[in-house]
Amino acid sequence: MTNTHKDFSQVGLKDEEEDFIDILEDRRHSSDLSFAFRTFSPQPYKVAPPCSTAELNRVVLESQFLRYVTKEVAVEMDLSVEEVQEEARGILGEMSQNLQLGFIRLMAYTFNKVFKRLYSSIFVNMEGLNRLHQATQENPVILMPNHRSYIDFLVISYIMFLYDIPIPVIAAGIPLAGMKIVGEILRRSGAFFIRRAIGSDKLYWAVLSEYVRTIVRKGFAPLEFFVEGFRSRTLKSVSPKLGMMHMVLEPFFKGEVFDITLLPISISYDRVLEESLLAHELLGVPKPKESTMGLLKASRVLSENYGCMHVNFGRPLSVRQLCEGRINRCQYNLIPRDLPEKPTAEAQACVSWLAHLVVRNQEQGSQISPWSLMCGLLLQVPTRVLTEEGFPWHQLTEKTLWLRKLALDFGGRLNWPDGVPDSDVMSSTATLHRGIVQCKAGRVFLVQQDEPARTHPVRPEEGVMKTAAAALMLVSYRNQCLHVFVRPALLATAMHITKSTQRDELLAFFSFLQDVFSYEFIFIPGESLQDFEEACRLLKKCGAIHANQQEVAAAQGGMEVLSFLQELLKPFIHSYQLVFRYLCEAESDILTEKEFGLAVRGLATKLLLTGKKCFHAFSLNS
Ligand SMILES: CCCCCCCCCCCCCCCC(=O)SCCNC(=O)CCNC(=O)[C@H](O)C(C)(C)COP(=O)(O)OP(=O)(O)OC[C@H]1O[C@@H](n2cnc3c(N)ncnc32)[C@H](O)[C@@H]1OP(=O)(O)O
Ligand SMILES: O=C(CO)COP(=O)(O)O
Repeated sequence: MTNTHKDFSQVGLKDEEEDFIDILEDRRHSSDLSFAFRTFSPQPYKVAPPCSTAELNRVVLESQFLRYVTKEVAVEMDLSVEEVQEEARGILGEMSQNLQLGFIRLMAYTFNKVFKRLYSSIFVNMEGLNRLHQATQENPVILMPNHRSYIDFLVISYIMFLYDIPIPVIAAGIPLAGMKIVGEILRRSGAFFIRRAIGSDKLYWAVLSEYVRTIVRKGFAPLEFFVEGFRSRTLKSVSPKLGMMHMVLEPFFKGEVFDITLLPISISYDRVLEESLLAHELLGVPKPKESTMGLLKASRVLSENYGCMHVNFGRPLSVRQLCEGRINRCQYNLIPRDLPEKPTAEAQACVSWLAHLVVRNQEQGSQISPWSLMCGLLLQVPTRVLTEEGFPWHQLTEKTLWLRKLALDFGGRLNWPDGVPDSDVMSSTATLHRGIVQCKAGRVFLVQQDEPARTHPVRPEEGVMKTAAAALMLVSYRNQCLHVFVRPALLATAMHITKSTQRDELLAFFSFLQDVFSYEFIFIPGESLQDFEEACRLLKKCGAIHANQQEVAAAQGGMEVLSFLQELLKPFIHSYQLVFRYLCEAESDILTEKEFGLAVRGLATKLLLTGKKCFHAFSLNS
């Protein structure tokens, strides 16, 4: 764990393709019970002994930091110190995990059965696991997966159990704690529960941050959290949340631990379990409340096939190496470590940079399915053709193979099975997604979706909404491959709009587009020039442009690539224009984020009903 870190931070993340193995293969030939009762003997973290739940909670409550904040809150709220301490104890009781191996075994038994039913394969990169194995013994490890499905945290703990790696404790949204029986099972399987919007609750922030820091300092188990903060409804990466990231890094900033290892994990699904629910949420159907009853009702998903899943454990990132030259840790020596303090601008920038770097690593480690490429192409076909006439299958095949080559040229990791004829890959992909597209007489049609659970009488606009749901699923699956194309697409758009061939002018416009779309796509702060250079390199590599130190120009024969890329970005530009138009015309100058989201969705629905196909506007991150 030395040189690899340095290289990784500098070159921005690329590593060699690694081999994946299907971990379900052996599980299918052995009993669920023997799996659940297998010997579990992870190598412990070499610096510190294991730590019980009671001990962890005691250390948090007795910390100098919490004592100090408790006194402050008591004065501010005109309460006694004992009363505030009691409240802090209550918060910790609501929050704390109670990991027990017996419950992990119970979950192992259950999910061994569930996974074998849902998935044909779960592919894992063993080299990544070996690196993680090593890392857990050396430094506190933070597992940072992307978040697309409830399956994410289940599969990671399952893999840890299977390969004798310490089971992580996981930050979970508080609604999961409220599920009868299940909430407690999750707590005993390692979940610690955090409130969603903490706002200005000083005592809550203090308990949570001390709890997280103590887990990191003690390092007895990996800490897992979803830096995106929720399941991405659009299947596109979400801008990282910084609260927990900051808490996790603080012990390093303050010199309380020598180093911390961040481990990006990319989980890619052929078919996402919640695909239809997520599309309907984008259209404004409220998310069903997390409940045990809801979970039991959802068990019908077990009868369907969700294809394969890839879990790619990325390269461990050494915070110590990455922060070199970015943060002056001496400043932390000037104030007592146990006193609360506002993070400096330098620390905030460093936290944000690291969080973006991790999400970018997650993107680069994700596997792109043939379906994602097909969706990218189908979305460039007018919706009317897809719903009424159908799009010729042979043309879709031809174009998908063309796009596969482009994605590979751009460095994407493709999950395209070897040794299977391309036509078979395409048709089995379409079969897996027959809830979204159907092939009839050599043409592909968009299927019209039913709402997952109808709770109201049939509305006149339902037909339009059904098509929109299917189209939104195409959009979401297309989004899974966007990170591969987005930089070249920004450059293609800059070339098209500015009509310039001057490198400086193109760079300026490229940077402007990056600013506009900074919540839509993941760009590492301060790396605009590197992104531009990368876009030039990739477009040059595939023969779409000529570029030298002064000029960038379209190459003869480059138009097919350039116009595909422009078309890819167009729906985002149109959707943003729609939003800007709304803002210009809005009666109120001040809108909350929620009001704004509702208003834009309302406007997009109105446009949909008048026949304008603006379903992309439902699928914005921001
Ligand atoms: C074998 C098989 C086994 C199977 C075994 C199964 C295992 C089964 C386990 C289940 C496990 C489930 C797992 C579910 C998965 C999720 O539930 S994902 C959702 C939960 N996780 C997360 O959200 C993590 C990421 N989120 C964050 O980091 C967020 O920042 C937080 C910490 C939640 C806070 O969110 P927030 O309140 O929205 O706050 P945020 O926007 O970050 O900041 C708000 C303000 O507070 C300020 N602030 C930040 N930090 C502080 C601070 N320390 N003090 C004071 N103010 C602060 C900020 O500066 C900001 O100020 P402004 O800039 O607005 O002025
Ligand atoms: O993240 C969650 C648990 O996985 C729950 O929150 P969301 O439903 O907003 O994703």
